[in-house]
Amino acid sequence: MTGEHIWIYDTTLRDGAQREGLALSLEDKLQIAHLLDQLGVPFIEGGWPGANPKDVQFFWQLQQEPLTQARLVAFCSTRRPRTTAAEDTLLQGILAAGTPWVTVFGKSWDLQVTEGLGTTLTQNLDMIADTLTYLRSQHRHVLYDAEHWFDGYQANPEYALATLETAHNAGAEWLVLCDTNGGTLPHQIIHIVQQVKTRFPQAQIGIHTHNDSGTAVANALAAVQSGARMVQGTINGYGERCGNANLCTVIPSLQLKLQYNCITSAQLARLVEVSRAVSERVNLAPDDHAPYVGLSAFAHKGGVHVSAVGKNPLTYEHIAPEQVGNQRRVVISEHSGLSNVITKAQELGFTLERSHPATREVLQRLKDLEEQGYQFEAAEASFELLVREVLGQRRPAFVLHGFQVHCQTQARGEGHWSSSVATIKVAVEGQELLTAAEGNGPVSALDRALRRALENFYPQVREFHLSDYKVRVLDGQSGAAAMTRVLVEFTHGAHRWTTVGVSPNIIEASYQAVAEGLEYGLAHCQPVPLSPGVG
Ligand SMILES: CC(=O)SCCNC(=O)CCNC(=O)[C@H](O)C(C)(C)COP(=O)(O)OP(=O)(O)OC[C@H]1O[C@@H](n2cnc3c(N)ncnc32)[C@H](O)[C@@H]1OP(=O)(O)O
Ligand SMILES: CC(=O)C(=O)O
Repeated sequence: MTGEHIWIYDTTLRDGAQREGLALSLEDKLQIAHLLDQLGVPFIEGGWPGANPKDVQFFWQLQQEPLTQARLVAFCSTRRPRTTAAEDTLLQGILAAGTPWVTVFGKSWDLQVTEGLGTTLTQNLDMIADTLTYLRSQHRHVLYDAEHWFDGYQANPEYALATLETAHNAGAEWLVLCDTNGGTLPHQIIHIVQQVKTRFPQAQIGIHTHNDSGTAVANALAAVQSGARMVQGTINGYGERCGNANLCTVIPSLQLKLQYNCITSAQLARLVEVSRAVSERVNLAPDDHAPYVGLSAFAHKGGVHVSAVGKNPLTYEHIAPEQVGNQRRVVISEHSGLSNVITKAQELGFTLERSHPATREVLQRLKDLEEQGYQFEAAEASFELLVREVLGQRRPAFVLHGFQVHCQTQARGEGHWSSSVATIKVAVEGQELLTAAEGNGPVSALDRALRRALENFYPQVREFHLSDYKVRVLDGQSGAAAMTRVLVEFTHGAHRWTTVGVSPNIIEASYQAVAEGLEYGLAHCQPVPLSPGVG
């Protein structure tokens, strides 16, 4: 039981933004800063003011609308070799940002000094001392990021320690050991952090790790257990190359496994919300399999797992999902047992008894259909229709009598033109209807023809949108004769559902999925109310 406080330092807005493929607007940066502030992160590194106009603007904006609890930090390097700190224009940009806290990164590795900076080992020590002394004289609190600390220490420990000593003596309040290239493993981290703690017993030590060896989080945790009291990282592990230590993993591990304090329990319960809000902001799909915060982090698919979790969640969950704001999910597939079927059916509003033959029939039909190529984990609306059918509760809104699709493609000059026409015969409420519609492809033509037949009876179909269409060829060996699986997603306002169709004929598979999608929508979505004066 430690109960000790670990200071979380977020660098999503600086090191996170150095990830390839991630670009933040000023508005994105401001929104993320406020999210982190609400999460209770005590240090937020906002960027390098002076390095680009957006970061200058960001710090200016936060002077107008300050954060509520977090310390906003400006980031920069030590001064350039052939100038003084007071004359260095980059440092003037830092002061203009107006933050009480500044993080300065400096070189620890002799190779970086001579080859990267192109200066002498002594000059680098002067740069560290001059920069920190100057910022302290300007009443700034300084954190010192010892760049390439672990590589530097292993190459030339005496020189690396001299750089840290210089920063410490010049007034750095935190000495942050950086595994800049991400090549260090946990046993090396433990050994070196312990050496630093012995050499600087009074200093506050931090850790900043990168994930190039896949051990950024493990390294951060190892450093804390060796005496570090600050962890630098990013939301969702975004960062240069393979990323930084993922704070969405570090924080719950420190707090729930190692009993350190980082943020309050109520703030921790917002972790999933913050992780997803940040991924939405940066326009990167969330990692569904991320520890703690991923959509699948508490998803149970194997029948043995679902059965046991129903008895006691500890059997297959390392924490209660609610502690980080996540939730348990049950997935339906060929790996299911009765427990999956009963639990999923219950979520959908059906009570299935374990001993009732209908329950086993649902399971058997699920397994048989999955064997043919259906995939129900991604198509819960089709699973619901299957349950209704077995229970004798399926009431299709229409009955198909047949359809035809004609596709035509013509070359026009240098251009290209293509069109599809579908005709469909269905019975709706006892009436046989024949409709036709044109679309830019066979599936959209079929979808339109079917809706045209239904809309006089069920006007709400006009509000259903076919929002996604995915095709997968299931048996690559058979070429054109292969089975095809089609998944379609419909939306109606905020309501979203997915259905599946399988056939050797892609049009037939598409029809099955579209028809089930419309049937499901009609069973769940109320008719659109008529506006006054219409009708
Ligand atoms: C480990 C890290 O992630 S550190 C942060 C890395 N982040 C970034 O680089 C993003 C922001 N950077 C930038 O916008 C630009 O690189 C700037 C504005 C800082 C500098 O731009 P420029 O003056 O055009 O230099 P350029 O980017 O080509 O090279 C970097 C310079 O910084 C110098 N430098 C690197 N580290 C340090 C340091 N700790 N102290 C002083 N100077 C340093 C390099 O020696 C190089 O100068 P040189 O060309 O005279 O050798
Ligand atoms: C400072 C920093 O980002 C690094 O050394 O990785």
